[in-house]
Amino acid sequence: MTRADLGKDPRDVSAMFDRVAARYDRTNAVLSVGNAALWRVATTKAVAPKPGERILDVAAGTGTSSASLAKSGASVVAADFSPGMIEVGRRRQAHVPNLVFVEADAMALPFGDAEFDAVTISFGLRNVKEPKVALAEFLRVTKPGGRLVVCEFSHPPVGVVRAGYDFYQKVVMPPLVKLSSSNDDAYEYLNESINAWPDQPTLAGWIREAGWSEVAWRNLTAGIVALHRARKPIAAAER
Ligand SMILES: C[S@@+](CC[C@H](N)C(=O)[O-])C[C@H]1O[C@@H](n2cnc3c(N)ncnc32)[C@H](O)[C@@H]1O
Repeated sequence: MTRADLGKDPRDVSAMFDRVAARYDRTNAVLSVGNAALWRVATTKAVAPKPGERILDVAAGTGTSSASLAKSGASVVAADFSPGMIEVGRRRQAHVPNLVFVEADAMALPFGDAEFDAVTISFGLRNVKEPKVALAEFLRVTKPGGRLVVCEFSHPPVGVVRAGYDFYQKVVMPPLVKLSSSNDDAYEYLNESINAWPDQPTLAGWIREAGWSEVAWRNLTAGIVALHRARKPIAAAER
């Protein structure tokens, strides 16, 4: 999938993740230069799962984030529409209690209204064809007063960091991809989709428009990644 195909047809996106599933976690660790683990810790802290809560991790992939949420004693549903990612996740996280994988599309979740105490999505929203539809769907399945945490690549606000990151994407990353992944195209799509993704305030606006309140964000690794948080209003009418 390249620049011309950034229409993000769900079948293409799902098939692309099926292809990279086996090497996904390793490639992630290499390409993020170890930062992926730190971003997951920050995301888990922001979700703040408690024993007895039900947490939905959307676009959960191989369930690495879901597993860290489940360690709190919360009951976690890892939802993803790529059968390949789910298969690897079920195998890799088989030892984790309180964690189930469900094949589901973020834009049409197979859950009832107000089922979850918190909904989270890491590095998934950018890949969804209609992110605003997904954000409204997350609101529907969250209990009033419940939490949303979105961890996603973003745009470093400081020029010198932006320039360094641009250099990394154009010069450093391609040989790393060749070393760690069998699928160059998927990682070309990664850069294209990151560059086309809205900045922090714009994403905050989308989250607000979907009906969430108390929207805030903080940058991780100088804004290469941003962590957006929000809450479902107690008296929110579903949109
Ligand atoms: C970059 S991976 C992130 C996986 C995981 N959250 C993580 O942090 O490692 C993106 C995931 O989003 C999933 N995805 C993309 N669009 C989706 C959609 N509309 N519904 C469900 N999953 C989706 C892909 O299948 C893939 O597993």
